[in-house]
Amino acid sequence: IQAECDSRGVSFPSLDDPYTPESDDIHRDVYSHIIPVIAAAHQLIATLQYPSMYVMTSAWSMHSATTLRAVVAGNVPEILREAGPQGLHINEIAAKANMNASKLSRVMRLLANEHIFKEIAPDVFTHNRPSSTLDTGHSVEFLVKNPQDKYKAATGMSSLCDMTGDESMKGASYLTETLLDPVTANSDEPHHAAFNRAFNTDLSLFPYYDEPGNEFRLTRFSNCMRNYGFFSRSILDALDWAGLPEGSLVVDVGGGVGTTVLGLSRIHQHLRYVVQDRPATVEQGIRVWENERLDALKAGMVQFQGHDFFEPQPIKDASVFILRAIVHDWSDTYAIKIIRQLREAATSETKLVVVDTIVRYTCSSGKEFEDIPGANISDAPAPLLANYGIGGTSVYQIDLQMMVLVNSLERTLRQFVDVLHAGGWKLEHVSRTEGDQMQHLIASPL
Ligand SMILES: C[S@@+](CC[C@H](N)C(=O)[O-])C[C@H]1O[C@@H](n2cnc3c(N)ncnc32)[C@H](O)[C@@H]1O
Repeated sequence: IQAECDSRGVSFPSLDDPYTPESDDIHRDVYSHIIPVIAAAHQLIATLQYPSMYVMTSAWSMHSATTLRAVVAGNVPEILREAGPQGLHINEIAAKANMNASKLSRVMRLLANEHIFKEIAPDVFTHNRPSSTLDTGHSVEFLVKNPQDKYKAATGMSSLCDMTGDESMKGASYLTETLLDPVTANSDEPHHAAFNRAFNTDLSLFPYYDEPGNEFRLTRFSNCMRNYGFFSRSILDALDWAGLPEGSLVVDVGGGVGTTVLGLSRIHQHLRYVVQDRPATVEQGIRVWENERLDALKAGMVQFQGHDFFEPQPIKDASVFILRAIVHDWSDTYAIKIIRQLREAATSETKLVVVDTIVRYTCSSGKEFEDIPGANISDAPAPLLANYGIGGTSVYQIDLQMMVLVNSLERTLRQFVDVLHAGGWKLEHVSRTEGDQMQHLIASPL
């Protein structure tokens, strides 16, 4: 890592350096060297720690999720940004956050012990690199005056932490009951998730967001998907976008507020784009684009369209359909319905780009798909876990998020091949970027 940094004339950011998107560049460049170190460090901790204490640490890890939500709700990341590098005493942080100082100090200390925030003197806290990713970019004054607007244009990981501490965390506490209940145990219905038990609703997550009173949750979710998008810049390498003829149509199905198209359309301006989603999300998307890329909307380069992806696809001449973080929201029965609708609207030349995480076994998975370019990746050297453990990605956590929230799953490559085949598509190649949470599966009509 050091040699790579030296050859580029940059330093690897320390834990004390504040986060900026540009400071991730060196991370991306050397990620292949980082992965085995993280894997080894974690495996060493598992080896060296008392086994009971190691398990206990996992059992109590929910306190990380709940404390993250608490500091985000108290606008602590913004309070500390405004305080500057000398930090702020907990009494002052608590007064601005409208919380009890003694309790907030314990919340902060748990996080500081996990290297999120830093206690630079007793009870004086400041930002470090991980904690600065929680900053929404708003002033404290704005957040206090407009709490409902917090996530309309927020940067960073705050919406993800807020949502995780709410829908995911509350739902996750009912996972065991949901796995054991004979009604939900073998169900593939989206409303038979642990989330439904926790929130006492028969509506699955997306219709639940449309209920009156849930506007804040919907905006928070949309912002969460928006900011999660930065993991997926590698879509640019997934396909020869530049080689598509002028005016070719790219349809982002279930495209949310248009995160993927924002990135693609900046670079590939010779294409036309349609972002389809549920009407409530389309409304939010148009607001985001009116702020950021009004020119693209006005020029007709990008359009939003309300569309239920279980209904017949109205666009019959798409060059590319994108499904980003969609297939993983649905059990096989429903995922096949979605991609079958796209198959029926596809021409023989249409490509389907599925963007999702691919689950690896934690042991070696052999060479099952040698005929599919990009499908196989090499195992970690022994004695590391074959998949590089948590050095790879947090795919197993995302998988459980799906189980808890919508009774769905992240898939192994075999499961993707089967679902695509049942929906009328053949997996042609897999485009991966090391360290990226999401990979790209490119398919053609069968
Ligand atoms: C996990 S988000 C992914 C959003 C977007 N593709 C992205 O990567 O940012 C799932 C999206 O599916 C949309 N969705 C859920 N049910 C839908 C349906 N029946 N028809 C169209 N979109 C739907 C949601 O509104 C949400 O925007």
